[in-house]
Amino acid sequence: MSRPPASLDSLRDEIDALDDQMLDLLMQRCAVVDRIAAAKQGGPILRPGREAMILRRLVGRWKGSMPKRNLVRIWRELLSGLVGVQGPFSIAVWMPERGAGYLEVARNQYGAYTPTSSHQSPSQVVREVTSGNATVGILPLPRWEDEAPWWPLILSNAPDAPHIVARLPLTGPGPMGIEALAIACMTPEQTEDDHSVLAVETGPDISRSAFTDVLTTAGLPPRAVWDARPTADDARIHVIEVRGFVQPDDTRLLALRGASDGGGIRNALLLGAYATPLPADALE
Ligand SMILES: C=C(O[C@@H]1C=C(C(=O)O)C=C[C@H]1O)C(=O)O
Repeated sequence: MSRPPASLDSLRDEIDALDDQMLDLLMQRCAVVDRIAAAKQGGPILRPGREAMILRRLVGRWKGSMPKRNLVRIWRELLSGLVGVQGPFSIAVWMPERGAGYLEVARNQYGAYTPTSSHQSPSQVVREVTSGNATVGILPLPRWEDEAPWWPLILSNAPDAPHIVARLPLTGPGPMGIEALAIACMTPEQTEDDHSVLAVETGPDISRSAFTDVLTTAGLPPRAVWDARPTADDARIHVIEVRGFVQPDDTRLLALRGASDGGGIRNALLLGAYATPLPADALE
């Protein structure tokens, strides 16, 4: 085999020097996270909103030849590793059958080495998170046809109850088209571009247009209705997605609860919020 030309050797020397510099910077970054962890004083080790904002900023800055998706993968591994050094961090993933794709989505977001358990039923995933066995649960988006929806298990006003905190993948639906929601026992965090998920309880017979009208009047026009189910006491709970960030005690939620629309709305709860995944053109 002929030796590579000298110029190639010198370019590789350059790469080695850059790798050393990048490694030094990574070590500096780790040391800052150690200081953040100490300053948190028991606050949440995982900050999904902050992580999404970091990634949006970096993707916006990136001009290298490597695709932006690869940049996101590198940073997801870094961020997840640095959540893990701050305290126990594990994920519970819905895996109805092998190869369903949710495990890959979970690992892409939360790292290859984060302890992971897989569960056949979504309710098991919710239980893992509620009990504190897992920090994050990975679940399918609610669908009308679900036989046993998981979202009724997270209907709660308590700030430390499980909430939806992320929609995955951050880079939009992957090759298998899989999308997932991440839940964690924390209040969702606002970023500069979010969607929120609400559970709205109505009487049993509200029309679709009356429902949309009352939500729109309250300042929460539904972007999608993911599911709706009758409850035991002759009511119906609708799961709706709205654009923007809704606080748990948001005045619009309070307005909805107090809406006098002829008995339509009975209650409204925040199921969570997520940073809007990056649009395809942001990744080009
Ligand atoms: C360092 C923090 O903890 C975690 C790690 C982050 C990071 O490595 O930048 C960002 C958000 C958190 O999920 C933080 O809260 O800022």
